[in-house]
Amino acid sequence: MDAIHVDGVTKEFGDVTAVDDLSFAVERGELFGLLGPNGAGKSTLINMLVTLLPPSTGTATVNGHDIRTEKGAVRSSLGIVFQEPALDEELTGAENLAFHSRLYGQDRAERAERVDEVLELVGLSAERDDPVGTYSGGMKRRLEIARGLLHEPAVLFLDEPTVGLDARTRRDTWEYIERLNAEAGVSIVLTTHYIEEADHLCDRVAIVDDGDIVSMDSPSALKASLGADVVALEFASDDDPTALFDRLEGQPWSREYTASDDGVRVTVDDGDARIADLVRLADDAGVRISSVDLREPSLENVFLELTDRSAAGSDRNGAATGDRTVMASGDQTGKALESDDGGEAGGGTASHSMDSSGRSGGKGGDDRSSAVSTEDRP
Ligand SMILES: Nc1ncnc2c1ncn2[C@@H]1O[C@H](COP(=O)(O)OP(=O)(O)OP(=O)(O)O)[C@@H](O)[C@H]1O
Repeated sequence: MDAIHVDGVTKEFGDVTAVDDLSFAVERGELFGLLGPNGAGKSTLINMLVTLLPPSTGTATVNGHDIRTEKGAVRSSLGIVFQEPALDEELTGAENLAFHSRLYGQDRAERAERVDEVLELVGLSAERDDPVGTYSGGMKRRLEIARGLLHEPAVLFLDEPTVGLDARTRRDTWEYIERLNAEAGVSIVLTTHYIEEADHLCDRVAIVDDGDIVSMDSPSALKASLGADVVALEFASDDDPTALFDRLEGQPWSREYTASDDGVRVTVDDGDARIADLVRLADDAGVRISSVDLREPSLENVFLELTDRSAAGSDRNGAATGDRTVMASGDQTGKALESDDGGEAGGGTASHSMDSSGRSGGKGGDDRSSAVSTEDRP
């Protein structure tokens, strides 16, 4: 039996189709990621799976139970950690958990045992009797994850589990999530718009855009499917990449180009064959190159490629999608897809901010810019 089986689920809010006829399955024990920008439909999908929202059409099962007709059984099978924290800061960590354990109807002995177990799992045993108000952001997040595990759910939903955490704490939290998955055997579904998070943590990733899954596979298979390489050109000095971008615009083999901290990154069909061309174009553009590095594509490259292709013409809801702007962090008016470490994961192709002065783009006249932030959201 699959941990989750989604069958033709659609959710409409008036004219907006937030989730569009999705069908997929999450295997037992899998760590599964829904990766997509703000507004892609990730939270709506999760809210349906945890029975907080009814689907407009279609249905799904969680741990074999139907989200439409067996809500109670679905809820007992799952734990959920929402984006918004909901802890009592005046109570200790253990007291917060004991309170929720009572809500689940666990008796005193069971409660004491389970609270100890989950505190151990998330590494908070030593701080169990400290008031939550004294906890760091990462500790609070771990306590929330512990709370979601109290009733030993088969499936744990984590909605943006590391949003708002600094890069170090985010990585620590990843370790705990991996531990839960490996040691407690919990199937985990997480939503994220951090590329490295999906890449690092997930067995499989569904890339979600405009309510649809545009691709779903292991991170490595997604990257391989792109059939492309990324060439990182480091500039010898603080040269403006604009002239080089102008020359790349007309090249049929240049799929994507973005400014980085120290130069540019260009996604090309065949990296080995294009290095000489790139160096020549840089020379023509008056840019001096200090190093050239050939890398595998990152999930960011995959995302941009897939969502670009899916955006031809207009979207389902009638809005023009010619401008596929991926916005900087914190800008809720557009799409945010964020990278937290400037390129360590996924072949190191994550880039820093690009805008009209540090352009990025792709072929085909699509005025697409990508601002990938190293900042945490507030
Ligand atoms: N209750 C609602 N009423 C109307 N529209 C909604 C409602 N909830 C979500 N939407 C719309 O559905 C679409 C998907 O939103 P959703 O919150 O599921 O996206 P998301 O991928 O989770 O984004 P985020 O990362 O910002 O949480 C958006 O266009 C959103 O405005």
